[in-house]
Amino acid sequence: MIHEFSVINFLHVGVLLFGAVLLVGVGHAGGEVFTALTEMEELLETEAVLINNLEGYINVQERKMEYLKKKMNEYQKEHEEASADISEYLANPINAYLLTKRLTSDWKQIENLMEYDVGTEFLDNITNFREVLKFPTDEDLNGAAVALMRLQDTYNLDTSSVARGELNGIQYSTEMTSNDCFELGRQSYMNGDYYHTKLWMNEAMDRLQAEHNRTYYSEVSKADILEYLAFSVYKEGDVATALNMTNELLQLMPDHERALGNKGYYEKEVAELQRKRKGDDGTSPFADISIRLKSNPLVYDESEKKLYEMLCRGELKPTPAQQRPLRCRYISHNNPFLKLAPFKVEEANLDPYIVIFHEVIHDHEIEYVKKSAKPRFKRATVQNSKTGELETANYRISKSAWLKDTEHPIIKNIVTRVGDLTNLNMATAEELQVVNYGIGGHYEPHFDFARKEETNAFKDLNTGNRIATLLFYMSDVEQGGATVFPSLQTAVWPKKGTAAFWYNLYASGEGDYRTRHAACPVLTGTKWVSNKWIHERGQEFHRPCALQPDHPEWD
Ligand SMILES: O=C(O)CCC(=O)C(=O)O
Ligand SMILES: [Fe+2]
Repeated sequence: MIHEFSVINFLHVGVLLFGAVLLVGVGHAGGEVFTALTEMEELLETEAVLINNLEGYINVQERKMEYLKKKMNEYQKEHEEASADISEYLANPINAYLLTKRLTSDWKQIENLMEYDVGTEFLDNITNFREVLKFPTDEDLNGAAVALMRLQDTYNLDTSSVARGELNGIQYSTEMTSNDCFELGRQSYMNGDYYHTKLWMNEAMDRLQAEHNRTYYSEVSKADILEYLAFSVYKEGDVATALNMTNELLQLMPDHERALGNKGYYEKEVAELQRKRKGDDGTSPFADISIRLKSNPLVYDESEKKLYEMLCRGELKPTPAQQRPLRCRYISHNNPFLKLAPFKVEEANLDPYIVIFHEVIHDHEIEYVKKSAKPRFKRATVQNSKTGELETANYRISKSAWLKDTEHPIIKNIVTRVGDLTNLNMATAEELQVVNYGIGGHYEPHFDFARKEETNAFKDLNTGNRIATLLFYMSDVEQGGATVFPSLQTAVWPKKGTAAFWYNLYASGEGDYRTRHAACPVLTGTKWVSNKWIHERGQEFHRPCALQPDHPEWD
């Protein structure tokens, strides 16, 4: 079967090879829906309305068809009767009249009905829905695809398992069709990510084969897939394979214009390479990995990324020697009230000091915090290290909102508890930040404190640097979503009701670079946390310098 490209496909692939400039700037920062799971819930509501509307459209179309069918049967029956004995039939003046009537006013009506588009109001509805319902944008589609690729990399998921709806051995959803895989490949291509383009286009090809064997209708053709595969292997420097794939495409569609053009182009390149090879050491200038790195620059160092991903997968467990000195105990900070109901604390790391408090935020408080944050959610931002301005970034994907202590006694109580837990002064702390991560939502390794060069950070607050972080976990996470500290090789797994706490600064006020940490992508489920960032000012009597690093203030 020769498959025609859809308009979008056509326009897109038309610029694939030579139109790289046009593709630059297809970013995903603008997309908002995919950044948190709460937003996705609204999309299901949108879908329900659309299905209902389509059902209505089909019903009226069917009623129109049924009416026309009924009329046709009536005419047919009458016509057969007439044909049996034409002269006798027409001898009857009533029949003569009825035949005339049928062919004039009746047929006019039929014609009108055939012409009349009964579905228009349903089509109009869709236009109106666009104004009132939440729809994802193209950036959202791209963001969701990027999130899936991130999960695939972080959690070492193999392509065909994901396509089967399986995540880490657990069957979650229905299978993906060849077209679903093709679309993922296409999104990766648009991002200049040829590595994932190849993975997903190959999967699309396998699925297409299987679908054909099952005589399943496929919306994508082998030629479409081959074209993308050829482009991506070319972009990765393998022009010979690109040429083979283009030849295969041309066997299917000998008149394929772009393929014919590209074939000539690839052939020239292959010849050029062969010529060069004869003269020099024979290495292909395209085989250079730097091509891929350039097209997909890494935000941070490869080795940290490796550690980070291993921690996210739970592959790096603390050694017995690391674990031995860590204690679980009750603390009261010599506070007479807390003596009666001390907090349960578990040490996660001694230097720098990281602890986990158990059962420190109640379910009803969590419910309140979530409910008040939801309507205020905005895409979470990061501080530009040069300008100090807040901006969105792909290395932090979540939704967040800020809650003031004064807005409700529940918030006030939570903040007072943070003061009790940490023995630090809350007067200069930032408002409570509530964060929701959707599937693939994450925050790549970062520091919570401002580094020396970030001179503009926290300037307006005038409360000094972020001395410490308290992070409440307000949900369990089905799979993924750990908070990890790559340089400490430590991971904290979210557990509803617990909180992690660490000092970001040495007692001297210097930033402790070992506290660099990250929120691993959520693989399945959703993740809710809230941050209380505690500042230096006001802690002079709470964290005397001499007490570091043994933390006697915690006994
Ligand atoms: O969500 C997490 O686990 C960590 C969040 C975090 O590091 C931050 O918001 O600064
Ligand atoms: Fe952080």
